Amino acid sequence: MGAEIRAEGLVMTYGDVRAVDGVSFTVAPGEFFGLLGPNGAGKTTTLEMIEGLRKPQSGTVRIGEHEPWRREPELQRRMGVQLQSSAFFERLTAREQLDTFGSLYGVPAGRTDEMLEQVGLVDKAAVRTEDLSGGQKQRLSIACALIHDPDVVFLDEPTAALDPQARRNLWDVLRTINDSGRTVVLTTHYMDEAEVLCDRVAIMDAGRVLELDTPAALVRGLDAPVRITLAPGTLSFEAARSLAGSDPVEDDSAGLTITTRRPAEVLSALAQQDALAGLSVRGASLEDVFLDLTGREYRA
Ligand SMILES: Nc1ncnc2c1ncn2[C@@H]1O[C@H](COP(=O)(O)OP(=O)(O)OP(=O)(O)O)[C@@H](O)[C@H]1O
Repeated sequence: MGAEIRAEGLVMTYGDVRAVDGVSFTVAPGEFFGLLGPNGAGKTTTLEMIEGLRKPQSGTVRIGEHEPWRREPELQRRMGVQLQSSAFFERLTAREQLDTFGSLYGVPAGRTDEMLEQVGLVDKAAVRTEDLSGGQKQRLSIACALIHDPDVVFLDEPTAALDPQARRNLWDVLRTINDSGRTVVLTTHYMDEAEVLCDRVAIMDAGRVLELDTPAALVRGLDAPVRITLAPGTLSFEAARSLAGSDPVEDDSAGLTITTRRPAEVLSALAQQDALAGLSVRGASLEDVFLDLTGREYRA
């Protein structure tokens, strides 16, 4: 199960735009790998070269021993590519969509029920796709990509335009896909999504990979301070200042916030003063990593 993906020196230019400018990475079998970056970073173009939808102008892609742009049937059968919801057959129900995709691959009929179950659409089986909500359409498009039980799955912004609740529901589906040992490559412009789902993340901007590692290692590498916010009224500003030593303390409507690189010490001093109730601790996130790499706010 799963397959290794190796991308080396990928380049794609459109006129003067170097959409992908020398991208290399390896995805291990069974890994959940994320391409993270703002609009226009080159994620989709990179993914299309890996899926074999575009031949790289320069560089190579291998999935196992195959070059995807050759579109050999043996590899196609092992790959699942999430279709945009607009690519459904018209006027078919959810069940009929899955049956139709399944018949293209010659999968047994019972597979449709399995997939409806896996993506939580059993009660929508008889609903036409145009009448499904955005989140339901996304889940159906993922089910269509998985109908032939591929061991490498590509998802291009699967949760774009969904509300927070629907995004979280879809995260559960995506985790299940990967738990069964498949290699998953996902593009997203949501930092929190990459942080929660991916084993490793390539942060892209302007056609290049700026950084590639586990989300935890990327955040740790930043060596950013931790922000500890006390519930209003727990401690006076002066008491917080004396406890925080040389660390800065800010007072705003949320309460007092201590920004520190010694969180263990500060928290234990707060515990001694019985000031832990309602406290919140915020470490750095991938968003801070992006800001640090590019020197600018993340523009999703
Ligand atoms: N077919 C095309 N013709 C010309 N330019 C293109 C084409 N496809 C993409 N581009 C340009 O290449 C760059 C990278 O686009 P790409 O779609 O790969 O980025 P992305 O990171 O997937 O962005 P998004 O999150 O908006 O999908 C952008 O500047 C885009 O305008």
